[in-house]
Amino acid sequence: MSDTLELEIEALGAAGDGIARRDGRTVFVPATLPGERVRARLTGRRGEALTAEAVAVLTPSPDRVAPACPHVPACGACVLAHWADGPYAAWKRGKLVEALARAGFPDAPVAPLACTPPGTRRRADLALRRRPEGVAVGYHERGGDAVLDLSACAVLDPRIVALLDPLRALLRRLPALKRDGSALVNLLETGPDLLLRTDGVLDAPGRALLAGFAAEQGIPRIAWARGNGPAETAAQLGPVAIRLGGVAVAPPPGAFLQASPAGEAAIVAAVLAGLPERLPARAALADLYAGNGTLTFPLAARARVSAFEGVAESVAALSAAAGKARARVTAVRRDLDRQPLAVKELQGFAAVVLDPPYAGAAAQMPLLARAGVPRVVYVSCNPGALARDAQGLAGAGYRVAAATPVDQFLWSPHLESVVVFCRS
Ligand SMILES: C[S@@+](CC[C@H](N)C(=O)[O-])C[C@H]1O[C@@H](n2cnc3c(N)ncnc32)[C@H](O)[C@@H]1O
Repeated sequence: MSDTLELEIEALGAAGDGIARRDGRTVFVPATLPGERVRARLTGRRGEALTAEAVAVLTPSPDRVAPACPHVPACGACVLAHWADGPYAAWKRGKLVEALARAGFPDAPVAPLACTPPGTRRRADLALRRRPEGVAVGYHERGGDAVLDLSACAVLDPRIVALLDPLRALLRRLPALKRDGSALVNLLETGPDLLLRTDGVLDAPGRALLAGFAAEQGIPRIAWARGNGPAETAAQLGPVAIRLGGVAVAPPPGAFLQASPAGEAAIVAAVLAGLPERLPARAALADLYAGNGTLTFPLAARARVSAFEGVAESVAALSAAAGKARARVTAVRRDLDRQPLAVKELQGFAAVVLDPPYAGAAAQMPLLARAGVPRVVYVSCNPGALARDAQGLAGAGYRVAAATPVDQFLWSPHLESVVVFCRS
């Protein structure tokens, strides 16, 4: 066939695509595995590299498995669901090994991957797209902008999957969704908490529709926002709450939550294990990028905690929960990109825990390295940012005492990790 070529997949790239070579150029081939020989059709370019689509797998890898979801490989969320558990886990762990080596810690002790079971994701940021025949609710298609209308999902908690059809029916009748929007579902202990973002205005009949939907589906709160604007509560039928470290928190609409309970438990356990065994009675800990208190409250069981977070609503939720529970927490609103904690402010903490967003903590890290805090516990959802941010710690004489990769985003190429840096 003139428009196809045979390629040998040598490895997987950072985004989970197979990598082949052709005339000295890299070719990315999605949905393939190392060792496979495939017939492929060139589809375009990615920078200097080419992209191709496998039209036939001529020699399948012995590690190829049947994916647990009918939407693989079209769905952009699960790009590695066709890979057996063992090599998949080794590849993900390897990302952390490689990131730490790049940062200057080639011999870091990296633990095996902490796994999260399918069907337990409690946070879903779903894309919405109105079409002539109805509204598509799901994830973006792999490598494209089209919204894949999900009928099933092996990763999401079944209680979120059960909401998809009712949500579709609701949105069909909601003029506030003109073409594009999103539905962020946080599964709290009080039920699903829904934040709808739409490209049109929510009018009074729309609000009534949302209130009816909340009552019908047992949803205590539905919030709405126009585009990326601020969220407002559109229907509230009861309280919202989730326990974080045993403390009940009422998170704001669309609040950040760790993606699954098992992922959260693995992160919290690794963070707590990273603290000094004995902390003096007056010891203080800092929790940077504290969100709504996922790490703050477990840390507060060990020592006083100063929690810093940029989103005012989260600081308020954290503060209120700490006050009610009489937890040893002071919550402070602070933009740590614009105003990172200064060397002087960092001194006196027995350990600093930080859990920055995907971009990392570029402004804060040099100050942390200079302050000489005895322990830095870095929770990362981006090995690239971690590699950059940790470089300064290597230069300042820190060593890696423990590193735990966590499979928070099952079958995606993304990796969460917790790394404990100590001054030796
Ligand atoms: C990955 S989340 C971690 C939240 C929390 N530690 C947890 O485990 O749930 C990152 C947090 O950083 C906050 N954040 C993002 N940019 C920030 C900034 N420039 N300054 C302070 N906080 C920021 C976000 O609002 C979010 O709560």
